[in-house]
Amino acid sequence: MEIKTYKKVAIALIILGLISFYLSYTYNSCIVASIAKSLPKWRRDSVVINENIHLHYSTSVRVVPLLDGNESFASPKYRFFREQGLRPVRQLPNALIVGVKKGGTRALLEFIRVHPDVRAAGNEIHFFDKYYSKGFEWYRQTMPPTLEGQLTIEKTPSYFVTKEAPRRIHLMNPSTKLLVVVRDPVTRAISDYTQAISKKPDMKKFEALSFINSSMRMKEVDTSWGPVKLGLYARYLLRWLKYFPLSQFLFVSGERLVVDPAMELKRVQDFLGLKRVVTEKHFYFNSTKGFPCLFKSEGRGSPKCLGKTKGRNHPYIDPGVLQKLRDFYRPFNNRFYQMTGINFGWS
Ligand SMILES: Nc1ncnc2c1ncn2[C@@H]1O[C@H](COP(=O)(O)OS(=O)(=O)O)[C@@H](OP(=O)(O)O)[C@H]1O
Repeated sequence: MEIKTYKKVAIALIILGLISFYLSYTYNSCIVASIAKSLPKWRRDSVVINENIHLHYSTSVRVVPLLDGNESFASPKYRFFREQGLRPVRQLPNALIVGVKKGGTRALLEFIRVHPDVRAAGNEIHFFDKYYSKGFEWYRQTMPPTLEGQLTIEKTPSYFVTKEAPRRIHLMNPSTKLLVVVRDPVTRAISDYTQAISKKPDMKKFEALSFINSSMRMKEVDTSWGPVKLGLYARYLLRWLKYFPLSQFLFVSGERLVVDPAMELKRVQDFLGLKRVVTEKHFYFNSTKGFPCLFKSEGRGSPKCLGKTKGRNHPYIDPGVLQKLRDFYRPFNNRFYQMTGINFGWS
């Protein structure tokens, strides 16, 4: 009988405890909401400077009740921010992966966005090459929402070879950090060709397209053919250096990104001023794919490799053609090593 009474008292106490917890929680939420109302309005002004460019600037964080349950803010720091009612807002990118096409740009983006202080636009936005006339406000809207302290990043590999891109990016923000993933120009050209032929199977052979008049005897490399031209990294970099100092670039080795992604990610995190969160623990080598994959990716707890279009089998290329291309690129590569101060070891 006595035990029953104790049980009843215990249940009554638990219920009382729950009610008082609920009441105090509701009361505190009201306080946060009223603080939010009394704070100055979040600045969302746009200024037009020229060429229909809308620059967005923001200076404070708006305190509002939490609206969405975006799980990608799940790190303790951002969970705390969310609990404080801080709402993420879209910002123009602080860092851009500007190239190079087929260098490993998707891998870099997927790897760095694992970092809780990084949020990335998933698709290539092509703002600085195709959609610049839409203005900066449009561009900002394509970005993911971020909380204070989080970096916004975008990747569009064609920026590296777009004439106007350096000037336009400089106009957006002269402090933009620029990441360039580079890869041996010969394998990069083959990778580019492999992608092209997968869309257009009746394309001529790589060996024929690499040389002027398709004649091997002329031994003259066709520098007007995209896959070859894009490998002249030194030429493109020259344009960028008119607008940005070398210190604002990080050149990531596409080869090392495959064999030692953690090492490259360490350099990337240091360059972006981030804590070294993405480490070897995040990667495993998937022997079926033949590439490193992530144990966990942004917003997903299961292992993730890049898609089928990344890490394709390349066609067989005549070794003589490969040698001629290597000889052709050597002086350009050496110039690129001098400019960047890095020897990428392409033969
Ligand atoms: N982890 C991992 N998984 C798969 N693929 C990887 C990885 N790291 C680098 N790479 C290399 O990335 C090459 C594609 O480069 P990009 O992503 O820059 O291509 S694109 O310009 O965006 O089309 C792609 O080129 P291909 O091998 O020719 O398909 C890969 O070699």
